[in-house]
Amino acid sequence: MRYFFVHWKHDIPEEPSHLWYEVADDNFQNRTIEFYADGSVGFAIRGPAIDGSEDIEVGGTGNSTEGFPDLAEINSDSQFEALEVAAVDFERRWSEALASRFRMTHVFTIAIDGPAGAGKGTLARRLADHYRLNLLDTGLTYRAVAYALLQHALPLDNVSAAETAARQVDLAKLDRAVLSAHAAGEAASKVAVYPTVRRILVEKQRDFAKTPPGAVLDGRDIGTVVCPDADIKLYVTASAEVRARRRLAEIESIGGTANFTEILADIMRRDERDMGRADSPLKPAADAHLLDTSEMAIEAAFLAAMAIIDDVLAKRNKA
Ligand SMILES: Nc1ncnc2c1ncn2[C@@H]1O[C@H](COP(=O)(O)OP(=O)(O)OP(=O)(O)O)[C@@H](O)[C@H]1O
Ligand SMILES: Nc1ccn([C@@H]2O[C@H](COP(=O)(O)O)[C@@H](O)[C@H]2O)c(=O)n1
Repeated sequence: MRYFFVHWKHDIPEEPSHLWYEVADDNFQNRTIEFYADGSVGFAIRGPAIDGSEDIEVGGTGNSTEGFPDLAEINSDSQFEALEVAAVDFERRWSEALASRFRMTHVFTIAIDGPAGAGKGTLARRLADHYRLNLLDTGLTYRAVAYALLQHALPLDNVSAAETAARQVDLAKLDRAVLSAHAAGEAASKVAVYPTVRRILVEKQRDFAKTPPGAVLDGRDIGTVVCPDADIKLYVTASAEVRARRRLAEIESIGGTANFTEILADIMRRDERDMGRADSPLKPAADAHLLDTSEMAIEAAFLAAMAIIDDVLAKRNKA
C-alpha cells in the first residue's frame, strides 16, 4: 500500500479540500477520505467486486475507477498540492473520519472494563485522545469515596458516611496524584460493594457519558451497568502475574519500593472482591470485545483496540 494526501485549493463549498488516499499495489484506490471546509467528511472503502459495486461509500465519497495518477501529474495543476505520506498519518485521518461521521448523529461511548492493572486507564487515555472524546476513569470516583472516609478516620464499612462522600464527589475535581496510591485501590474496592454508594456514583458517571461528543469510560461495570448501550465495549485483561509485574514497575519507576508477592496477592484479592460482589460484579458484557494484553506492549494494545473500534464504525456506517 502507498498513502497520499492532496490539498485541493478552491472556494467551492460542495467540493472537498483535503483528500487522503490509500492506494493498493495494483494502483487503484483502496480507501479514500474527503474532508470539506465546513468540517464534514466522507469516505470510501473498496469492496471485493472489481467494478466497485460492492464498495462502501459514505457521505458522497467514492473511490475512482481509474488508476491513481502520478504525483507529478497531480502537482502540475496549481490548484492541487499532493504528497506521499506515512501509513500512520492516513490511519489517524481514517479513524477521525469514521468517528466524526458517527458523532454527527450520536453521542459516542467507548466502555472499557477489566481487572486492576490490566491497562484500561492507559488504553482509555490513548483512545480518548485519538477519537477526541472526553475521558473518565471511574475507579477514581470509588477511590475518592474511600479516601474521604480514611481522611476522617472513619471505617470503610460506614455506609452512610460513604453515601455522603459519594454525593460530594465532583468529577471535575478528582485528583489522580492523591488518589492513585496502591492502597487507595484496595480501600476503594471495599466501599464499592455497597449498592447505595454505587447508585450515586453511577448516576454521575452516566451524566458524564451523555455530554457531547461522548466519552471513553473505564472501570468494572461500564459495559454492563453504567453504559449498557455503549457503542463499543472492550474487556481488557492480562494474567495476574503480568499485572503485578506492571504495577511493581510503575511503583519502582517513581522511586518507590514494593514486593512482587505482596502486589500479586493484593491484585488477586481485589479481583476476587470485584468479581464476587453481589452488585455490579466485574465481568465482560455479553457484547464486549475481549483484549488480553498479557503479551502486548502498550502500543500494540492501542492498535488492537483501534482496529476493533474502526471495524465496528465502518460496519455501522455501511448499515
Ligand atoms: N500493554 C501494556 N504493556 C505493558 N505495560 C502496560 C500495558 N498497559 C498498561 N501498562 C502499564 O501497567 C500499569 C497499569 O496500567 P493502568 O493503570 O492503565 O491499568 P488499569 O487497568 O487502569 O489499572 P487500575 O484498574 O488499577 O486503575 C501502568 O504502569 C501502565 O503503564
Ligand atoms: N466502575 C468501577 C470502577 C472501580 N470500581 C472499584 O474501585 C476500585 C478501584 O478502581 P481502579 O480502577 O482505580 O483500580 C476497584 O477495585 C473496584 O472495586 C468499581 O467497582 N467500579
